[in-house]
Amino acid sequence: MLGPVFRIKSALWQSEVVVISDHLGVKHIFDQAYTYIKSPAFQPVVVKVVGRGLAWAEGNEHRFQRKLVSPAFSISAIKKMGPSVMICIDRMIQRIQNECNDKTAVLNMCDYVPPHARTLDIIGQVGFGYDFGPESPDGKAILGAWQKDVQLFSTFPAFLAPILIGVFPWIAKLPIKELQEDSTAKKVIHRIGRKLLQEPPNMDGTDIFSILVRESWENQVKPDGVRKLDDATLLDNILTLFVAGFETTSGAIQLILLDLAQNPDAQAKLHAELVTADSNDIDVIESLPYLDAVTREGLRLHPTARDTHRLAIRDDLIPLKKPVMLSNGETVTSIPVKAGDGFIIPFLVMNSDPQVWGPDAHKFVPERWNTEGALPPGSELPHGPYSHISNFIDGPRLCIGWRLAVQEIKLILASMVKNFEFRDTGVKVEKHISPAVQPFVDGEAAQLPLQVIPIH
Ligand code: HEM
Repeated sequence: MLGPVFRIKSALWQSEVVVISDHLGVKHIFDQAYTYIKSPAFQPVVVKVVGRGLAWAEGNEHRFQRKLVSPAFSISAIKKMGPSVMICIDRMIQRIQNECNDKTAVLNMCDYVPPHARTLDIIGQVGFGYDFGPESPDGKAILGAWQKDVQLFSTFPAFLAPILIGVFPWIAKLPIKELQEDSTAKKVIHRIGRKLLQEPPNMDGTDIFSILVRESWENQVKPDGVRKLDDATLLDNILTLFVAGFETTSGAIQLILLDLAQNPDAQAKLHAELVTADSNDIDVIESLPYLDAVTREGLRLHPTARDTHRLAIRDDLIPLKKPVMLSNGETVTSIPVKAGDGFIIPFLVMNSDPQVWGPDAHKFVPERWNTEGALPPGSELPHGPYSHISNFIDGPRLCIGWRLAVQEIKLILASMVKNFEFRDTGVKVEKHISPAVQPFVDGEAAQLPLQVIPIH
């Protein structure tokens, strides 16, 4: 056990980095988002994959974009997206029912769990206010493009690339086709987005695209006014939301379904809660206590963005919750930082450190969230917008889509567990990154075979 702050040597000849999971220290890093930035070495690659949207921007450019994009993720905006999400979920339930044909079937649930399923229903509705439809050429183009890009992420060169770019930042600028070409998903989303931008704006649209178009106008109402976000930045943000929200959310739902299949008592308890609730009322579903506990516990065990990295651009002092002993034997309660120091923040460690969460830290125990005294005091736990879960980070760069993610996870799990029983098939399912953490079987990504039993 190395403790919550330690230094490691990076691969090849890179300088050492500090791995930090001390909650107070991590909060300080995230709160000082413009002192601890993402590594500039990766910026050229980020631009190729998601463009110059929120995930790329730093400093004042980030403040500016964040202010314009935030209205699409306010509590009321997410609430208004709920009914479209529910329509898509009903279609998903129907598809699973058709597949089962009233009988028990073993299905690869990755083919059904949105948003990363065979259809782009939720992405289309919530992202663009657009029904791609199962056979639409645009929907197929986005999905095909994304699957092609995802395959690239899981290759050995993709694993090596960040290490090499970290050592030799100029590699990202070499005239190599793969490094210089925009990702396929970027090309396709820009093409579809430009087509939508030609159409008259939807002044009542509750989808992210319509809200961003409205926000991008001066005074928000003048279709012919000066744009605050130019078309390219607006489309880069749509692409960023697609890439950042797509695999992370579906990976979390898939892995929580596996937890439920492997913990039949928890699944039965959730089912019992769901059958007595009004399943047409989104607010009722979202506030169900056991569903909330299952969601928190699943997210705790499966941070699908596994970690993040930061680079200090000025000297600083990071306060620590727990003192650490330096190699010279000195005990300190804060660590001095020099400009150029690098940090890794491992969410899984923060969410499952047995010294914080107790001896059952690695087990799926939803009860810990709603049993009096089962959780350690809040001051001992990670910080974040979905309390005590580190997955969405904190501070000015916290995940802008966290409410949408939690809403989707709850609504999808609720419909699934109400309509079907899920059983483990005994097949060994592993968790790997590609590009978010997701289920693998025998080295193949997006595999979650579960026995599905329709409930009448
Ligand atoms: C379970 C699901 C999700 C997880 C675990 C997750 C996790 C994260 C994390 C860790 C970050 C910070 C990355 C960093 O700065 O190093 C982040 C940022 C971001 N996320 Fe999410 N995310 C999820 C869902 C979503 C959804 C649904 C959307 C939008 C539709 C979204 C959009 C974004 C954006 C735009 C950023 C960049 C924010 C900024 O830098 O200001 N995420 N997310």
